[in-house]
Amino acid sequence: MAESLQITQLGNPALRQQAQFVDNIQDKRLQQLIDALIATAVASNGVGIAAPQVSQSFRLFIVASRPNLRYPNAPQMEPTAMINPQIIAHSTEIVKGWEGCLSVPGIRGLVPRYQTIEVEYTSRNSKVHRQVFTDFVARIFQHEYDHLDGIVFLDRVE
Ligand SMILES: O=C(O)C[C@@H](Cc1ccccc1)[C@H](O)SCc1ccccc1
Ligand SMILES: [Zn+2]
Repeated sequence: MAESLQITQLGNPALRQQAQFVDNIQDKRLQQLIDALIATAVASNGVGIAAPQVSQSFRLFIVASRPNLRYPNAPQMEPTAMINPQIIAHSTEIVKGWEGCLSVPGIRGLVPRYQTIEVEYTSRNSKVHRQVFTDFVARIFQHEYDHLDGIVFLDRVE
């Protein structure tokens, strides 16, 4: 298991960067970053983590949904690296839900998110995926996707 990395906290400008498109997924250093991100999410008990949260300005995040106190029927997922992700379509329906952030410890907020999203991303084996996510997994995706544009959940709390 790769070692986990230090998480960038709110206030560090690295968290507010516009992350860059990944153009060589098979690059050894990128694959090592993916392993380190997974290790960091697992070590932090997270359900997701984005590269800017370890000060790496790449359009890459991990989604690792699992049942938890606030979302007991969340699906149990293998931690999945999503590279150059895009939101292709979304529901008109918007749902408010509790969120936290590994970069904003100790604060929870009620955040509006699309209930359903259609996404496209490339996985670590360079395969392009197009999927529909709903509920908690859709929430995690939108939370992590925001990190790629320097947005944190507090910016969306109403
Ligand atoms: O900072 C992060 O990106 C990890 C976030 C992911 C998250 C996304 C959507 C809703 C809640 C959290 C969390 O801090 S991971 C910790 C956690 C786990 C389960 C439920 C809430 C928070
Ligand atoms: Zn976060």
